[in-house]
Amino acid sequence: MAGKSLFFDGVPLAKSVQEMSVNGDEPPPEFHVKDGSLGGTDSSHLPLSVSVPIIDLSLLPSSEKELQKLRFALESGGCFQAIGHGMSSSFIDKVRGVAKQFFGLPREEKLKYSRAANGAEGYGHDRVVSEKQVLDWHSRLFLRVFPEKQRKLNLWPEKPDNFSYGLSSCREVLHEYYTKLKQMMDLLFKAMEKSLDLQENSFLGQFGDNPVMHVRFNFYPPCSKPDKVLGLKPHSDRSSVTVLLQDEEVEGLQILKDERWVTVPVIPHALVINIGDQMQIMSNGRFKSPLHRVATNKAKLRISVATLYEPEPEKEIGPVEALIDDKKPRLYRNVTNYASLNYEWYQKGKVPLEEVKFHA
Ligand SMILES: O=C(O)CCC(=O)C(=O)O
Ligand SMILES: [Fe+2]
Repeated sequence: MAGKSLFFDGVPLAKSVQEMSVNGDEPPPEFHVKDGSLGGTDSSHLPLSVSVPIIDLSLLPSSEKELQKLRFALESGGCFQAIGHGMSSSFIDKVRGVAKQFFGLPREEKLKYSRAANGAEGYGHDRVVSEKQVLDWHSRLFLRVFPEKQRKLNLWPEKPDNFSYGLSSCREVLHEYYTKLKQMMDLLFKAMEKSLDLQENSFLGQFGDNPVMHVRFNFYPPCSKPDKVLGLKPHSDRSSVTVLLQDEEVEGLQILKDERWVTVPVIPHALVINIGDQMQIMSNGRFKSPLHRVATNKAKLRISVATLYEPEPEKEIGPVEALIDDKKPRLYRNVTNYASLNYEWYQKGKVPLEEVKFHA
């Protein structure tokens, strides 16, 4: 069975990754990583405090010490684990519960949310846009959360509508999660601006009236060839900032730091914050958008919830003037609609941030 014919417009026609996993099928060659980028995954000997800093958001933006930690984390690796984010552990578990129960639905039920009929949104695999594209051992439910009027609520899972640990519906949990995340983002942006001595709104002021937030519920079933196949290929996020709720047990996320793949350890109720490309552009390269990938696991499935926050697509973004001077010349040109450009460039094998480099 030819791998490419398994997918059409992002929808699995024959077998999904989930089914192949359940059947114990070997991943077809289209999933095999070819360029040796699987090498060097063992980072367990690195001290954790060096590899991924932990930052207490409840101390921001007032604590000078925490602000410095934040700046250092974003200038060095572009990634940290956020604690003190104001969400209770039981609420975080509910959000994970939404994802788990969705992926646990029968295939026919999940396909009611399929991406084929819903543009970019819904359930499925990433679109295959190039012959060379190595496929990821992964499927996802992709939803737009903000602007609120663009929500396609028909794609927000209704079933399961009750949880054994509470009466809130799936939609209610998600609504609460994203309201809280938006508040958290406002605080984080203030702190990022302050940490670089910038005026308030230097970054958020570029977002326009209708910033975009979307979520990817990621599902990585067990894979019989973890040495050959990745859950997600190395990429940097197109967002300004990504908030990631990792699986509470199963590691998999790896960040490239000093040319080594570093596993981001699981801290069950922390949120992983990743800088995305648009923040690297706006900060004129001060904050780093890290290359990251997801490893597969032979025995265990893994679920994560990634939320990407980015400016209104029509709004032009560019490096903040105050971060450009003789010593730090402008690195990037101004750009609109970076998010969709990023996807095309990436799938064609280009490095998106290189495409927006400024040439005097
Ligand atoms: O599953 C993860 O840990 C990472 C997900 C991710 O990188 C993404 O959705 O962009
Ligand atoms: Fe990512």
